[in-house]
Amino acid sequence: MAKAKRRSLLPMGNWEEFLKDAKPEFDTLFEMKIDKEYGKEDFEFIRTVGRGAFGRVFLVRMISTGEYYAIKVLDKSIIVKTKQVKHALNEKKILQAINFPFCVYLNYAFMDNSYLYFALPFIVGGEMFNLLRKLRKFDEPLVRFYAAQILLTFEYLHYCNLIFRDLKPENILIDQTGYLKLTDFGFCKIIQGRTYTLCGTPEYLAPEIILNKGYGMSVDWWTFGVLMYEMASGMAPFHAREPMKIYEKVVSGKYSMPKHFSSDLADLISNLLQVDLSKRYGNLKNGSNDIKEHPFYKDMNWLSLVNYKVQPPYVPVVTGASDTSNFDKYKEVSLEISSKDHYTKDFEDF
Ligand SMILES: Nc1ncnc2c1ncn2[C@@H]1O[C@H](COP(=O)(O)OP(=O)(O)OP(=O)(O)O)[C@@H](O)[C@H]1O
Repeated sequence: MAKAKRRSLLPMGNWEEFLKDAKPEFDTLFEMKIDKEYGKEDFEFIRTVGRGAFGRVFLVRMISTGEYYAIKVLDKSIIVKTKQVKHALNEKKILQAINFPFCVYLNYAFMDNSYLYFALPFIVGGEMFNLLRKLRKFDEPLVRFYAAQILLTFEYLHYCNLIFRDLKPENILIDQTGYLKLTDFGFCKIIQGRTYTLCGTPEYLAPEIILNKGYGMSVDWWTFGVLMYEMASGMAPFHAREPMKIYEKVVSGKYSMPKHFSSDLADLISNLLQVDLSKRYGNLKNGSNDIKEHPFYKDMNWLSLVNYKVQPPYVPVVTGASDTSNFDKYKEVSLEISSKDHYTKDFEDF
């Protein structure tokens, strides 16, 4: 895929106009012509920085330019066997189309007989998950700063009719400045109306997904509440060893609010973790404004935030653009490429 030119998003003075401007024309973007194809041989694979259900993510260097990227490699045979072809194609289309300060995007995509490859900007500060593990929990200014970026990102995605469906600290990366980038759009979907697929991560599943009722954007606001709770306490509000036990707790809506949460934080979370959709913040007639205008956010300047003008409370230690010290270590494997493509039909729209 050709490297798409990206308009500069800064500076911006009006949020509504910004949203309108940043909304992709999905139909035309999906037809974007490829004027130069890249392949695996154009990159030097340096090391694994992440692993997921369908493949791994590598730090790579583009040989011609010396630029670093993260390449997500998905195994076609696993995607087909687990019936995730649609999700993989969606992921590519959405990553290619979105354009938001707090999201990763697609630089290049290509495939060979065995794998799909997504080249993304390499986000050097690592996963929020690792930072949370290290600090055990975040203090409230950090919770406020991180959650605010996720809120704006969801506002943008929902404005584009996209539902994210897989929020969790593992899918949130921290860049060298301390700002966030949401990654893993594997479950992200364009929706009009309701959808039914059971997907996400057990601790973060909204009750309406578990109850198989058909759901919409409301599920993202539920996960937003779960994330705020987990950032502030170090634990998800609904946890158990067995997923079934987690689901029972989620649909009951019962969890305990840690005593150290400020009353503003506790109040906001309790309005997000509402099983009753007619009470859940984000899902009411004022949409995300109920969150933005909540006392927990009384001092937040939302436009400054999206313009990177708010000082991050935490800045990762990074030695350079290819520093992998903020990532876990993984056993390396070599990518075996089959001499025959058994899945030509499945991925003809890639
Ligand atoms: N752009 C990036 N820069 C740096 N690291 C990244 C990037 N994208 C992903 N990673 C790392 O790779 C990990 C796995 O990526 P991702 O979640 O997209 O894969 P996945 O196969 O969809 O995973 P899962 O099975 O958990 O859904 C991330 O948690 C992160 O640590």
